[in-house]
Amino acid sequence: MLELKQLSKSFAGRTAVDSMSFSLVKGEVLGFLGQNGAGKSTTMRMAAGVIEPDSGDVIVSGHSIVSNRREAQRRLGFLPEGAPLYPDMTPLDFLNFLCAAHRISRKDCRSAVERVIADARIGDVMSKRVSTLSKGYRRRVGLAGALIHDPDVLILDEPTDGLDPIQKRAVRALISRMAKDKAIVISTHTLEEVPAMCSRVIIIDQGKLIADSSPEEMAKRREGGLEEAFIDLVSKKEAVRNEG
Ligand SMILES: Nc1ncnc2c1ncn2[C@@H]1O[C@H](COP(=O)(O)OP(=O)(O)OP(=O)(O)O)[C@@H](O)[C@H]1O
Repeated sequence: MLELKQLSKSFAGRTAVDSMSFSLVKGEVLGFLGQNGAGKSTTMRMAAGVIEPDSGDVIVSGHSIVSNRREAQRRLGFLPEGAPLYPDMTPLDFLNFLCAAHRISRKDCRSAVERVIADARIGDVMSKRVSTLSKGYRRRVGLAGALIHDPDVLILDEPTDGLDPIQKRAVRALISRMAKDKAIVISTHTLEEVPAMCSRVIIIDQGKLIADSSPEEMAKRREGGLEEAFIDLVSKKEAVRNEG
């Protein structure tokens, strides 16, 4: 459903993502992990067609994000970091706007909006202006927007960031419910939530993939579980860099 093929990106001559390749099949939920600045958001933004790669490609349900972006994006939902939204719109305006952008008919739009209101639990803020919403609610409206066209592939950049514990749990449950029909990529710094949500973990460092396994296998690498395994892998890379 999702294939990243040797994706690379530099900013002002500095490599952010370095020949990143992996693929996901339907039913997989990938925890995409890395330190601050490792290249997670840049990879996700390229995969979602928001920024162009310097080289490489992304295939979404058979469509190239580089040469056929429109078709690829029809099958992909993206929640960017911070979920930028239009501040003067209400969540209802925003979701209706996205329906029009995805060319969803009026009748189907109504049921799609009802579905995502329930999924993202935003029924009580539908007529408030986005600029007046709390961070957690804005995030949930962003998530509703990513789901509106029921895409095959979901790319969620820190979906639980800013949510209270009850909403975090609700989003994790939603992701688990959706998992069987989709391929889902989630970045997070909250490693405790990875085993509950993800069937696979990729760790990246300086734009390069350094580990790819199940959360259980990853956790077995070190006493102390996933967090210790993550710190161990990333610090070893740092030590090698410092020696060089
Ligand atoms: N628009 C940009 N212009 C210049 N440099 C950028 C831009 N976007 C990202 N970078 C750089 O690319 C590198 C990777 O950044 P990226 O945001 O992808 O990391 P990240 O893993 O998502 O980090 P975080 O966990 O802090 O969100 C960093 O060095 C960052 O400064």
